[in-house]
Formats: sequence, C-alpha cells, structure tokens
Amino acid sequence: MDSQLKARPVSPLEPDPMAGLLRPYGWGFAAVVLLQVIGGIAGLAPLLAVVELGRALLAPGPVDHRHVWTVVIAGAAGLFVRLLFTGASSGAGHLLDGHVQLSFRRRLAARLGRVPIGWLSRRRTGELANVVGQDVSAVHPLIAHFPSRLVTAFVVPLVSLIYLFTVDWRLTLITVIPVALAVAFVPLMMTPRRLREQQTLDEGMGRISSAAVEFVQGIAVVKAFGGGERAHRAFLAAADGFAGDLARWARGLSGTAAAMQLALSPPFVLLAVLIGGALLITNGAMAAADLLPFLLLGLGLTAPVAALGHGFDDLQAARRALGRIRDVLAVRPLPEPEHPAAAPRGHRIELRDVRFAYDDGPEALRGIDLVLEPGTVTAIVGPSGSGKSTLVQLLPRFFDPTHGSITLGGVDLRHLAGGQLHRTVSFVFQDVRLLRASIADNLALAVPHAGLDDVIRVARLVHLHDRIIELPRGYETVIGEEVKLSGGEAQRISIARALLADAPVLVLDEATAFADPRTEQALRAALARQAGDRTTLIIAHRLETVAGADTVVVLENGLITERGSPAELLAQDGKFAKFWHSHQEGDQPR
Ligand SMILES: Nc1ncnc2c1ncn2[C@@H]1O[C@H](COP(=O)(O)OP(=O)(O)OP(=O)(O)O)[C@@H](O)[C@H]1O
Repeated sequence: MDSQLKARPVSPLEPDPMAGLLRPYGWGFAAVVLLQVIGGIAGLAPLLAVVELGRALLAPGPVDHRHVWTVVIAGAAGLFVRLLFTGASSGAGHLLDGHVQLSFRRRLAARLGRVPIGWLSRRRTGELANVVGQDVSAVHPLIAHFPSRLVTAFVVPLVSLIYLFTVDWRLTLITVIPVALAVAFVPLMMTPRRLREQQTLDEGMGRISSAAVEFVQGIAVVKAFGGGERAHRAFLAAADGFAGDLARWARGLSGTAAAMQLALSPPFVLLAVLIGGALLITNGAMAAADLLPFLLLGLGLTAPVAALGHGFDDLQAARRALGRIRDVLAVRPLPEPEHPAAAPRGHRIELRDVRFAYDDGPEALRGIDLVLEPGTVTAIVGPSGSGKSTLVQLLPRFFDPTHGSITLGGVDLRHLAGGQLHRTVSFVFQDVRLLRASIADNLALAVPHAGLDDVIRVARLVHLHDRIIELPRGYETVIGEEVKLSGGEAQRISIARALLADAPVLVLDEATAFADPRTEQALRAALARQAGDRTTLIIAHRLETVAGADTVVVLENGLITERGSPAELLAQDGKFAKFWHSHQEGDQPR
C-alpha cells in the first residue's frame, strides 16, 4: 500500500503546505483579521474605562461628573463596537471557511476525476474519503477561529502594553517580567532534540493507526487461522513504542513546561505587579491609583505565551491535513489531449517498446513490442510478478507507459479523448466495483441508454437473470442496500457490464473472472461470441483458454520471451511447453 497519503508529520524543514494552498484567500483572511483587530482593540475600552473611573473617583478633590459620564459612555461604546466587529469577523471567517472548504473539495474532486485509474485503485477508499472529508474540515479552526485567537493573544496585549507605558514605564517593565521569563523558556521547548521527539511521537501515532487498521482489516483471516497473538504483536509493539516515546517526550518537556506555567500564572503576575507597585508607591514615585490599570491589564499580558501552546495543536493538525490535501492535488493527472485526434481507424493495437515503472520502483515492463490484431485472441502467460497485470492495465489507460507508445487504430492512446477510449476498450479486472445503484444501472454503466431487453440479454448470458427476477424489485433492486451479492455474482455483473458495452477491444484477467464454474461458463460463452472482429487480450491461467488463443505471449520479468501460436510454442519446447505440461499434469488451474 502506498504510504503517500498516510498520516505523516510535516517536517519543519518541508515547504509549508499552508502558505501555498491558502495564498489565494490571503485578502479575505486579512479582512477577517482586521475586523477582529478593531473589535479586539475596542474591547479594551470597557477595561480602560474602569481604570479611568477608578482614577477619577479616587483622585483627591471633587468628582468631575462630566468626565465620569464621558468615560462610562466611551466604555459602553467600545463594548458595542467590539460586539459589532468581532461578530462581523466571526461571520466573515465562517463564510470564508465555507468558501475555502468548498473550493478545496471541488479541486480535489476535479483532480481525483483526472488522476490515473491505477493510482486510485491502489488506494483504500477510506483514505481518500478522509482527505476530502476530515482533512478539508481541519481548515475550519484555522480560518474561522485562528484570527480571534491571534488578536486576543497578540494585538490586545500589545495595545495594553502601550497604554501601561503611558501610565508608568517602570512598573510596565516589572509587569512584563513574567512574560519575558516565559518567552525565555520557549526556545528550550523547540530545541532540535525536542522537535525530533515530537516528530518521533507523531510517527509513532501513525504506526499505531496503521497497525490498528491492518489488524482490524485482517481480523477475519487471523481468527480463521488462529494467529491472533501474532497479529496483535505489531499493534502492541507500536503501542509500547509510543508509550516509550511519550514518556521521553514528557520527561524532556515537563520541567520547562512547569516553570513556564508558574511564570504565567496569575498569582505570580500579581505578585510581580504588587511588589513593584508597592516599591514605587512607598518611594513616592507613583500615585496609588495608577496601580489599578496594572492589576486589571497585567494579567492579560500573559495571553500570547499561553496562546502559543493552545493554538499550536490546531495549527499543526491543519498543517498536516493541508499537507495531505497538497499531496493529492500534486498527483499528476493523465494528460487529456486538448485537440483529440481523429477517430482511430479500426482497432488494431500496437505496443512499441513499452516500458513502465511504478513510481520510483524498478521497471515492471522493460520494452514490450506487441501487436494485437482485430478478430484475434492473445493470451499472456507468465510467472507471478512478471508484469501481466501491469501490461493489460495500460490498454484502458490505468497508467501511461513511462516510455514507448501504445496505439489504437493508428492513434496513440494519449491522443484519444477519454470517452472514445472507454467506448473502445472494456475490461474485467480483479477489483470489481459495484455502485450503490440498481442492478440495471450497474449493468448498463457503460451504456446508460441501453434498453431493458439488452440488460436482460447480458444478465442471461452470465446466468444471473433467474437470480435477479427472484428479488422483490428485480432489476431495480439496489445493490448493497436491498441485496448483497456474492463475490462470484459481483464478478458476473462486471463481465455482463463488459459484454453490454460490446466494445471492440476486451481486456481481461482470467484468474479473477473464472472464480466459479458458472462465471467461467458465462465468460467462455461470451468469448465464443466474439469470433467476429473483436481484439482480445487475456491473462490466461487455463489450458483451455491458451489452446483457444490465436497468439500466446510468454512474459518473464517484464520482457516477452516467447510468442507464437500454441502449436508453434509447444514445438519450441521452451517455457511455454513447460507451462503447458505442468498444467496438463496438474490439470488444474492456478
Ligand atoms: N501498484 C503497484 N505499485 C508498485 N509496484 C507494483 C504495483 N503492482 C505491481 N507492482 C510490481 O510490478 C511487477 C509486476 O507486477 P504484476 O502485478 O504486473 O505481475 P503479474 O504478472 O500480473 O503477477 P500476478 O500473476 O501475481 O498477478 C511486480 O514486481 C510487482 O511487485
């Protein structure tokens, strides 16, 4: 299983996926932050009003009523502005969030619609569903809540600090001592060693998830073969490893974290303010009433450092999610021709020096030259891993060759419009996917306008008609909801689908298609019907199929080592002859 989409920590050294993906929404985000900043600063007005009231009322001499009321009204107005702007910011943030999520999902859907089918079929459905669902949702805290956190954490303390400076710069310096202490601890939490521990922890969590998924997925097999303990082992090892990593991480951080918490705690801040204030007041360097703003606003100054911790988790989660979204968006789509070539002339297929490698792996096909003539059946035989499935999957363009070309009726597959290719090539491969739709719709997937007569005709060919009409809603029965089909039945549906498509090129894997005798019978009947003009490529596992083929190709280690009619190859007494004799002795398919 490809691990590209597995949960993986975003290394601090990687380019930040957040910047790239969110750049187009920068202005919107800036507007949300600006509204929040105005609201946050206005929100200080009530506090400052209380301070000002305290000073006005405590000052010696008569109370200036006008001044007092002005202060009260200013405080109330500030509160109103704060409500208005933070409300607007929150509303705009949520709108922007909805817009970003919708656009991410649209981009993902568009990209998933264009990635190679082979890339999709190698992935668990859940894996991609998580990217489109949960990972996109993970931007919500970032867009909808981060601005308010940012303002509470940085803008409000900054404005408070400026105000306090105007009141008494000496006590201001004393008030920021706890914050300075806490900030001094931050680098200790971000040393390369701590970051490595954090990364190990993330990786450990990834290992636990994978081990748990593997364990749950394989549970039936494990139970049947009594290997429960062995299967647990990977999960237990991952969990034990994680517990060790967690302890190391916690040990490394606990001292610093505790010291930081102490420095930021309200009693410590108040203590600093009170000691500093008492010294200044008793020395006659500051009026007693001036202590009030420090007591009220001083506690808020610690918010930025505390917020560093709080917002960090959400931020990290969003970064990881955006990293996975970026990975999907970065999958190279199969190029669609801008100006599709003219329709192919006939359906002769020609492979010229075709090479193919999965990702960065070794070449699975190492130079295949092969011509498939219309009206002929070509059978591929070869040991496991020789590249048979890879070869046949190139015809419906699950992937493009990494080198060389495949032409259909003289036109390179890459120059054909997708629809044209799929009308021409139909296939029956291992991974039978049925839709949660009616049986008729499933059968007519490639030919949506097919009449019921045609649907019934192919269902009869694969011996499914009787089974279908026994169902309460017959051909309208929804697969997966009203009826659960057996594996063999599902395969017969996929064969019937290919038959109904009646494409001039048929590519199939016999091992899968012949899962049960009825399916085998159905397929043989179908193959027999193709005596006409159809081009057929089949991964053959049975002597009967091989004997009936016009051409047999022996594939070994990504290369064609023998080719010819069955009789010619038998006469050569090479690999094919060995395959033939071993099957004759066993008389059983693999
Ligand atoms: N999705 C994949 N990702 C990476 N490598 C792959 C993938 N599928 C196949 N391979 C590799 O490509 C080579 C050819 O595999 P392929 O499945 O085409 O052989 P095969 O002849 O069809 O085997 P079998 O008869 O067992 O199905 C093998 O080395 C295999 O490990």
